[in-house]
Amino acid sequence: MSYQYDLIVIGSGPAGLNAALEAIKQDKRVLVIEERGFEGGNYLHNGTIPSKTLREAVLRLTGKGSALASASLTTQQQCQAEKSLDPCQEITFADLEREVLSVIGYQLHSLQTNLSHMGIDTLSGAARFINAHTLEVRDQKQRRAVTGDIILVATGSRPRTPSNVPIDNEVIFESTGLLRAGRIPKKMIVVGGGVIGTEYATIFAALGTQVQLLDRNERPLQFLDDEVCQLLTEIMAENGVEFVPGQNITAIRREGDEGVVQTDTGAYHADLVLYALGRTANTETLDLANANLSLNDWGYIPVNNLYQTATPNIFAVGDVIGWPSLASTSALQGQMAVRHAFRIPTSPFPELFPFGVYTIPEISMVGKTSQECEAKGYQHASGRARFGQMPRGIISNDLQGMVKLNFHQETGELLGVHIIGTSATEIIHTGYLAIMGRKRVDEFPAMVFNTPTFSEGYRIAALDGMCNLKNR
Ligand SMILES: Cc1cc2nc3c(=O)[nH]c(=O)nc-3n(C[C@H](O)[C@H](O)[C@H](O)COP(=O)(O)OP(=O)(O)OC[C@H]3O[C@@H](n4cnc5c(N)ncnc54)[C@H](O)[C@@H]3O)c2cc1C
Ligand SMILES: NC(=O)c1ccc[n+]([C@@H]2O[C@H](COP(=O)([O-])OP(=O)(O)OC[C@H]3O[C@@H](n4cnc5c(N)ncnc54)[C@H](O)[C@@H]3O)[C@@H](O)[C@H]2O)c1
Repeated sequence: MSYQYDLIVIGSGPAGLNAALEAIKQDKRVLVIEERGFEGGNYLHNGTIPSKTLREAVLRLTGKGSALASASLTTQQQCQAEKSLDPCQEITFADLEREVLSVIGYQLHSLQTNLSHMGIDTLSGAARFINAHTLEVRDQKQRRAVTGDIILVATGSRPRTPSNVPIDNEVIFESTGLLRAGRIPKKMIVVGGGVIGTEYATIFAALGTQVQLLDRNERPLQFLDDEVCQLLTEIMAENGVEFVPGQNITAIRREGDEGVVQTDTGAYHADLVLYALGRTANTETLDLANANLSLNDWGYIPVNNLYQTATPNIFAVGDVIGWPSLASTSALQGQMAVRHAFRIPTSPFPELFPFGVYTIPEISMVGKTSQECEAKGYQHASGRARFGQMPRGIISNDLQGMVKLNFHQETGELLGVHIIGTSATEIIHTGYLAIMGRKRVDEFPAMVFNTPTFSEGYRIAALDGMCNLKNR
């Protein structure tokens, strides 16, 4: 049977585009279908890139580039920190939006140029399965059928919006609508202390918004190391984010220009509510049953460790298959799925990978937290370096940050690295490589680190921890 394409990719986020790039490197005929009309996925238009650009713009325009700076500068000094701004002129949503749109525009242009240079065909419209090898693509004008040998589903996700939450993107928002809010609220309630909720809570607080962050749990970001989470919660409180634990949400409603979040302990009022309780996979319009596919109990497409679905020529990657739902992991999954599909030898997806949380201050982690080490019964110890102990921290005015190393108390093998503070998401990769290479904590002090850098935290934390090492 001959098909029009060797590979058809549905969805042009990081998962789909990396799959397409890998296939073109293997000399395959590739088509990418995107319903939005322009490529890049939620990653470029609603998620990773706009939220990180917004954060960067806020840090720059307010002068709150470090945790300490935010505590010590007056608002006028913060305005003056950005020389291009009149010190008396307030930062507006339009200032932030301009930066976001400019970064999106630049990246979109560069990826569209790449796609066409590399000979990847693109088709605009929503795809649905007719059968396992045929898709119908609909746009406003027409319906077309296309056939492919391998089909890769990379349709991503969207904010979870239950019908009893009156999201209007005027007062009560989800994370996509928030990017077009048009105003900086005076008071904001964020429902959900996951990654989206906590990142946006700290970003808006840096703009001067009074923020209450509600979660049913006792702490935000459950997966963080306890000490890092404690430090984050303290810094957030200093910066205008009140974390309200143990909140079971019973209703959300709009009353005039206010949003009201009702929990079983009280009612919270604000001029903007962000609802951030998870995401839903984009599968409804795919007609998966026509390709003999169904969803698992959580609404994701089930795949094996090759990213192959129950129908052998169909693969799925990225947010549509569920955890970990990151742009970083989705991109690698896309590349790997294509290699598996075309039977190119490939190593398995790494068991270990870093997480970056772009709160203010930022956080990154790889490997085991202290509480995981305890739960698993590991004999472990920790070493810490506070940014205030490091010349780089003092120069950059970030004294509060911390590098924490968890390691096996007898062998010294590094088990986890947890960093909070400036550049955490960058310097984590040293720790990632060290854990992958099964390095011991006592190897860091024998290395030369550039100075002054935040990476020196590895050396200082190792020296701190080594007194707890049993077989020194
Ligand atoms: C606010 C926010 C911040 C984030 N920050 C980070 C971060 O800092 N780091 C990180 O690693 N991850 C981050 N993420 C997660 C990251 O954005 C996602 O994991 C990533 O976008 C998933 O990529 P994907 O390719 O699976 O899907 P997506 O990027 O969601 O792209 C899927 C594409 O498929 C298209 N599509 C859907 N259905 C069809 C159809 N039937 N036919 C044709 N096209 C279709 C959609 O229009 C979309 O363009 C963030 C997410 C959010 C919401
Ligand atoms: N930096 C990053 O990598 C990044 C940034 C943003 C988003 N993302 C991705 O986006 C996805 C979605 O994130 P999210 O933050 O919306 O969802 P989430 O599922 O990560 O967090 C939801 C939070 O809401 C709380 N919660 C759930 N039900 C509740 C209830 N009834 N009442 C009160 N609290 C409740 C949970 O305890 C949790 O803390 C994640 O998978 C994440 O990987 C990643």
